[in-house]
This record gives sequence, C-alpha cells and structure tokens, in this order.
Amino acid sequence: MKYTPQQLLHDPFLNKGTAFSQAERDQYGLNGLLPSAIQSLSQQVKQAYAQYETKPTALLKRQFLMQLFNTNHVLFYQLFSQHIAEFMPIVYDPTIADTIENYSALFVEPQNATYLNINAQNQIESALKHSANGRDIRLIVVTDAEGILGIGDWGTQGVDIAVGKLMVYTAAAGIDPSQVLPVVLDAGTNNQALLDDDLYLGLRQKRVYGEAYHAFVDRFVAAAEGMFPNLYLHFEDFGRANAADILDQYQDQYTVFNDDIQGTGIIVLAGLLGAMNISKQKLTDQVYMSFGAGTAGAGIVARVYDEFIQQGLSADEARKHFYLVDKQGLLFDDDPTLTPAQKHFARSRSEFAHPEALTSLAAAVTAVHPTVLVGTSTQPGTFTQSIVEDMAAHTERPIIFPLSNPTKLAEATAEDLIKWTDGRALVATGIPAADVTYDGVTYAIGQANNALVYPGLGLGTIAATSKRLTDGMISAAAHSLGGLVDVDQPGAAVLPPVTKLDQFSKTVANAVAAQAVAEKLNQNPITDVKAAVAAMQWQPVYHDLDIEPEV
Ligand SMILES: NC(=O)c1ccc[n+]([C@@H]2O[C@H](COP(=O)([O-])OP(=O)(O)OC[C@H]3O[C@@H](n4cnc5c(N)ncnc54)[C@H](O)[C@@H]3O)[C@@H](O)[C@H]2O)c1
Ligand SMILES: O=C(O)C[C@H](O)C(=O)O
Ligand SMILES: [Mn+2]
Repeated sequence: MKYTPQQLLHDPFLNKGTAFSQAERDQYGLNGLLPSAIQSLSQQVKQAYAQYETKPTALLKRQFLMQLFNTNHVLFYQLFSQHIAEFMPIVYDPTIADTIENYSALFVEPQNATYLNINAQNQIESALKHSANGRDIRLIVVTDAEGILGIGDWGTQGVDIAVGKLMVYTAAAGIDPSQVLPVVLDAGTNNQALLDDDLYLGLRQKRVYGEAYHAFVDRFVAAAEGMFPNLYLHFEDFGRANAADILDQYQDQYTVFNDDIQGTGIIVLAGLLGAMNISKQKLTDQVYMSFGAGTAGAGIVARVYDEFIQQGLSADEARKHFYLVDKQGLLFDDDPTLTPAQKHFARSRSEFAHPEALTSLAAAVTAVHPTVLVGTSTQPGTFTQSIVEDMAAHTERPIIFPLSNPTKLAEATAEDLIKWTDGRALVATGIPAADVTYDGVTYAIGQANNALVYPGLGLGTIAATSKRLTDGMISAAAHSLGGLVDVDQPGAAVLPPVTKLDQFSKTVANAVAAQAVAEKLNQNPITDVKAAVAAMQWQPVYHDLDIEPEV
C-alpha cells in the first residue's frame, strides 16, 4: 500500500509526528506539514508528560493519553512504559469505569475497535476484515459488556474495557499494538438509563439471551478464528449467566481465555502463595470464604481448589476448605438457584446447627471462622469492622482481599483492614492502594488485579504458538510470581509491585511458554523458550518506515 503524506500523519501505527527525520519528510512529502524542528522520541515524551501533568483530573488525564494513543502509538507506549505505576489507574481501572459510564457523551472516535451488533450478523466478517486492514491479528479482547467490572451492563459503551485491557497488554508485556483488535458484541442492553439516553451509541433494545445470543457469539468466534488462525481470544466482562458457558464451549477447540474467571484465579492464587510465604503457613490448612460467588468468585475458588489438590489433598478433603457466600448467604446444596460453578462448593445444611441463620456474611464468618476472605461481591463496605474483628479473633494472619472494582465498590479499604486487625491482616486490593503506615510499620499493599497476570499469560501463550490455553499453563502462571517479594521485610506485600509489571509479565510469559512447550502444544518448533518470548515483544521505539510514499 502507498501512503500519502496525510495518511501517514493520521496513522497512529506509523506516525512519528515531530520526530519524522528530514530524510523522511523529504521522501514522504511531509515538509511544511509539521513544525520545522525535528524532535527525538525522548523530547516528545518529556513534552507529552509535561502536558499530562497539567490535566487536573484523572478523567482529563485519561482523555489526553487517549488522544496521544490515537495519534502516535510509539510515543504513547514509550511514555506509558516510563510511568507504568502512575498511568495504570488512569489508562485502566479505576478511571476506565468513568469513561465507560460516559462513553457516548464523551465519544470522539472509534479507536480502531470493531463494533458488532446482533441484528447485523452478516457484517461480522467484513467488519473484522476492515478493522484489521491487512494486519496479522494475534490477540482479540472481546466483551459483550453485560458485567463491566462491578458496574453492570453498559452495552456498546463497554468497548472501552477491550481497548483498555489491550493497552495494558502492550505496556506490560510488549504485545505488538498492530497485532491486536478490541471487539464489542452489542446484544442490546438492560441498562435503562442508556436506553433512555438519546446520545446512547449502541443498539436501543433489551439484551438478547438464550439461543439467539449464543448463535451471535458463535458466529463471531467462527469468523474471528477463521480469519486470524493464530488468534488468542480473550473474553472480558461477560455476564454471570454466559461467561463460564462460553469458556467451556470453546476452550477445547481454540486458544481462548476468560480473564474474570481464569486471570483473576491466577492472581488470587499468586497472592495466597505470597501470603503463605510471609506467614510461613500451609495453603492446605486455610479455610477459604468467597463473598460474591459469581464469575470471578467461583473462578478463583476453582483455581485455588485445584491447587489444594495439586498439593496433595483429595477432591473431597479439598472441597471441605471452601465456603461460598452470595446474596442469599452461605450457599447450600439444596438451593435450586445455584449456578453450575457454585454447585460443586455448596455445603450441606446438616453440617451446621442453625443453617437457616447463615443468611449474611457476618453469620457465615462467625460459624465458619475463615482464614481467607475474598470479596468479589460488588458490594461496597461489606467487610465491616465487626466482621473483620470476628475473623481476626480466630486466626493469627487473616488473609483479606477486597477485590470488587472500581474503587467505589471495594468491600473495604486496605487501611481499615490493617487498622482493625492491628497490622495482622495480609491484604491485597483490586485497585491500587497506597502504603499503609500503622504503629511504626509501613505495609505495602499488593494489587490483586488480573492485569498483573493476563499480559504475561497472553504473551507466553502467543510466543509459544500454543494451540490451547491449559490448566497447566494457568497454574504455571500463578506459581511464577513467587520469589519476587522480600517476604521477610516487615509489612511486605503478598504480590510484587506494579512498578515491576513489565519484569514480572516476562517472568509469567516465560513460565507459561515453557509449560506450553512441555505439554507439546506449540505449533511451531521452539528450542529456546525465553528467546521466543523476547522475540515476540514489541518495543516502543521508532523504526525506519517500510512503506512506499505516494507524493
Ligand atoms: N481484582 C480483580 O482482578 C477482579 C477480577 C474480576 C472481577 N473483579 C470484581 O469482582 C466483582 C464481581 O465481578 P464478577 O465478574 O464476578 O461479577 P458477577 O456478577 O459474575 O458476580 C457478582 C456476584 O456477587 C453476588 N452479589 C451481589 N450482591 C451481593 C450481596 N449483597 N452479597 C453477596 N453477594 C452478592 C452476585 O449474586 C454475583 O454472584 C466486580 O466488582 C469486579 O470488578 C475483580
Ligand atoms: O478490570 C479490572 O480491573 C479487573 C477485572 O477484570 C474486573 O472485571 O474488575
Ligand atoms: Mn473484568
């Protein structure tokens, strides 16, 4: 393809802005289309960061960064890589929740995403083809936006979660931004505020479920897999009724990943292993309570349960360590409303003297004395002082992970948990939390967010040319994060800091790729796993242009 000067300046994959050299300006007809000074990438980064710093709110900062992203990918990712911990909460969660809620009102441009709708399924192939525009797509993040974070159904506006998750893939793991595609499946929305909003940009109809919905997903999956044979297909923020079914349907056929189920399972298991390193306890001695047993809650339990079995417990012994609490309270096996994922861990009423009283988290904690409490309930402030004190009265190092996102939905703050337990709690949060200083000790708070693992998991799987994503690879990812924290430091965090995200993404990728090769899943021969991973990583630096000018 030939590029006119205007096409080059408006293509974020190729544009260098003021960093186009004189030779490039001569060759591609850019003289007079840019100010005359020629800048280096580091000058551009410095200038962009100075502009970023003048933006007074997180939302304005994010909008500025998106503008940069839409203009020049190299500059955006170079800047992001230099400020990874600072930018994560701006580009991604929690600020992304604001941009999703206000997507239609804030809309400026479609950001190279693919918008598929259930009423125009004959356009799926052409839309994917035109969005890819000849690029070799290796990674798609797709959402139907029924369960965005904990904020619910946002219809087409949920496309931003696909865009944002992909940005993290590149910043954290070096996935080439020209090989990715964000996709939203618009199957309608049950969010009445959107249906009533005349600015709403999605389909103005109730969400479709059942066979018609699954046929739509299936048509998309078949089209994407047919068009991009080396695809890693990441599902994000589907509703509770569909997420697990979709994963089950495709995981033996294609390389698919559900972030909320599997990614969250990995990061929480890694956090628990980190907590065990700090407390010097055994994982298989823990009593685990999940508050909110939906997509993420049940996904995490499944991963941790598998680990108990790997560590030598029988399935029956392992199951006895898990308690699920949802809206109705402790989940019992005679409850006809249980999801398939909940059924396996539901308890028998005969285990308790007064099962009918176990209808709240407080009652369940008192009855069970969990040593681990993980919140994926979307219910803010539900880990109250009295519940936490009750739990902490029966275990030396209570492990408490309030994981509901965004910030406004967290079950508790890290600071309160440290305070209420006199510094004994081992805490990780879903969104970034500042250090907590209590009684002379500074506690670093790990971030148990799947963003810490999904980039490395994807990179490792793609680099290994793995034809599936298996439990073995997922387990390898969870185990790879151990050893990155100095656990004997007072106040040590259960997970490594986000400042090291690029390093540990690589650690995860190497472990996952090695496991894929060990399981003989690689489609291309691989002799050196680390070299294969390194070769897959894109760097945010300018290269000579390999395109023809049309001047
Ligand atoms: N930190 C992370 O990496 C991470 C990853 C995935 C999800 N999450 C968070 O977890 C939360 C849940 O996400 P999900 O995808 O599992 O959603 P989901 O809708 O599948 O599950 C939420 C569950 O909470 C239950 N619930 C609702 N009200 C409750 C109440 N009052 N008491 C007890 N349970 C209640 C629901 O019935 C449901 O089973 C969200 O806030 C999301 O942001 C965090
Ligand atoms: O997006 C996040 O911050 C994590 C997770 O996937 C979620 O749904 O909350
Ligand atoms: Mn999610």
